[in-house]
Amino acid sequence: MKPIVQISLDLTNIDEALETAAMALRAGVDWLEAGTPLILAEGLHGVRKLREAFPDTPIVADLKTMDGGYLEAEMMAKAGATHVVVMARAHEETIKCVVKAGKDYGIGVMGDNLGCPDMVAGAKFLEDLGCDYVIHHIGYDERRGIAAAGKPMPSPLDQLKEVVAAVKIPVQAVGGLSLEQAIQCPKLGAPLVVLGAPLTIDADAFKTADGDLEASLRKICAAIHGQ
Ligand SMILES: O=C([C@H](O)CO)[C@H](O)[C@H](O)COP(=O)(O)O
Repeated sequence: MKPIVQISLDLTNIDEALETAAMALRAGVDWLEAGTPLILAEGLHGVRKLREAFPDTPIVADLKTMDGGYLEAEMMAKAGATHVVVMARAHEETIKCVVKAGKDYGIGVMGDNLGCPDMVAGAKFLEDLGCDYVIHHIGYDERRGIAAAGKPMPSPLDQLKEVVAAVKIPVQAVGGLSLEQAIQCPKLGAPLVVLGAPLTIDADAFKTADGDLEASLRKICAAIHGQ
C-alpha cells in the first residue's frame, strides 16, 4: 500500500479545523481526521461541515466507539465520514456491529488497540473481527502517566515491528510521534501516517521554528509519499 498522510484535527473549534484542513490539503495531506476533541465540541455537525467543505476527501471520524457500535458508525457515515474508529477493548459484539455498519455503508473500519494489555494480540483480535486497518496507539494519558512515574515514556514505535508482523491489514502508529518519527513510519511497515499534535496543538511552535507551516508540511508530505 502506498503511504497515506492523515492529519488529526484534534481541535475544539470547527472554524480552526476547517482552516487547518484547507492548509493541510493544499500541502498534500490525503486524509482528514475529525479528532475526538473536535467531535466532542462540534458533534456530527463538525463531520458534516468538513464533508461540505471537502466533498472528495476521506474523513476519519475518531469517535473511539466502545458501545452502540452500529448506530455510532451509521451516524458518522451519514454525516460524511469514510472511516470510523472502534476500540479493541470494546466488547467483541461492538466491534462486529461496527464492521457490519462499515459494510452496509461502504466505509472503512479502523480498530484501535489503545490500552490493550497485549497490544499485538489486540491488533490481531481487531483483524480477526473484520477491521480494515489497525491503529497501534499509545494513549495521551498513558504516556504522561508513565512518564510522571519516572519511567521512560512509551512510544507506538516500541512494538510496531511485532504489530506489523502479526497482521495483514494496514497499520497506523499513533501517539506522541515527532514529525521525524512519523515520516519514518512507512519504512517501518506502517503506511498510514498520522500527523497530530506537532501540526495542530503545537502549530505555533512549529511555525516559529520553520517559518511557513504550509511549505514545511508540503515537504513532509513529499518525504512520506516518496517512500
Ligand atoms: O486519538 C488521539 C488521542 O487519543 C486524543 O484524543 C490523538 O489523535 C492521537 O493520540 C494523536 O496524538 P498525538 O500524536 O499526540 O497528536
